[in-house]
Amino acid sequence: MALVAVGQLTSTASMAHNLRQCQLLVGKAVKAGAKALFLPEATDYIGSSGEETVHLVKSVHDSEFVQGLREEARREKLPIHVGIHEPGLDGRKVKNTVVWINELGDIAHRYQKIHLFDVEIKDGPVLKESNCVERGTAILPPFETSLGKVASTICFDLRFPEIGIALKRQGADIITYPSAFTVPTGKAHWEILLRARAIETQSYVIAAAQVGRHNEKRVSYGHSMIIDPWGKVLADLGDKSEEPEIAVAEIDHELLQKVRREMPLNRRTDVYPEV
Ligand SMILES: O=C(O)CNC(=O)[C@H](CS)NC(=O)CCC(=O)C(=O)O
Repeated sequence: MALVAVGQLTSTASMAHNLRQCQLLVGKAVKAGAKALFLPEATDYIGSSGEETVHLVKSVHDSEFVQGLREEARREKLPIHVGIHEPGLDGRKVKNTVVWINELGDIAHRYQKIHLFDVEIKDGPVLKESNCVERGTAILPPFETSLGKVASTICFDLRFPEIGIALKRQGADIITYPSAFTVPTGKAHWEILLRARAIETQSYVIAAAQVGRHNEKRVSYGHSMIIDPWGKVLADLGDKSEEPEIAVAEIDHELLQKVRREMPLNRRTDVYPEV
């Protein structure tokens, strides 16, 4: 058994502010006895326009936010999984990535979001992430941690079950969905999609989410969750945004094995293609 923490906050365009919020979350996670802290997509900052998002980006070496979190991880011996922005290849766009900062403070894993959120919903969100973000091109194999094998995806990737299935096939015990869901789509789809990914992959799902008002244009749904391999919601942080908050849950490898043993999901790859 290992206790994990999911952290929820409202990132703004100020990296210094967001780092302070994360330092509070680290303190809470350490106090709770968590063995790792999972933070949302774009925890380093949320800009109010594509131009601002590109303007604010820094490499991990130059980012006071990333360097500050590395320091926290090292001091507290607490691994941190956190969504950030990194410079794109051609300078006109950014990468939307998530990194695993291990207990030594080193970046040991980095995944780049492969599905970008381009939507035009009547009376709902209109967002074109591809205007300022470069698409990733690879699903990364799950990586070994003291909690088990952890796999990364980001936010809108949640809507594509193929990734979860592929990560499960590659040995994932825990699949992460760091997010910044919009309120209307969150109300309609967030929990059901997360629970479906947990149930169909028979894996733990950890989904840290942004919450509340980031700027005059953007509000996020919140409801960071930890879900067990049977689809049970072990933690739900709701939509309060007055202060950054954590929730914790145990990762139980016996339950993981039990669910997989009692209901084997043997895929018919002779009938449909393997992912
Ligand atoms: O803009 C940033 O800096 C960080 N990125 C995000 O917030 C992204 C792209 S706009 N948000 C989502 O993918 C929401 C998906 C969603 O809400 C859904 O699938 O319904």
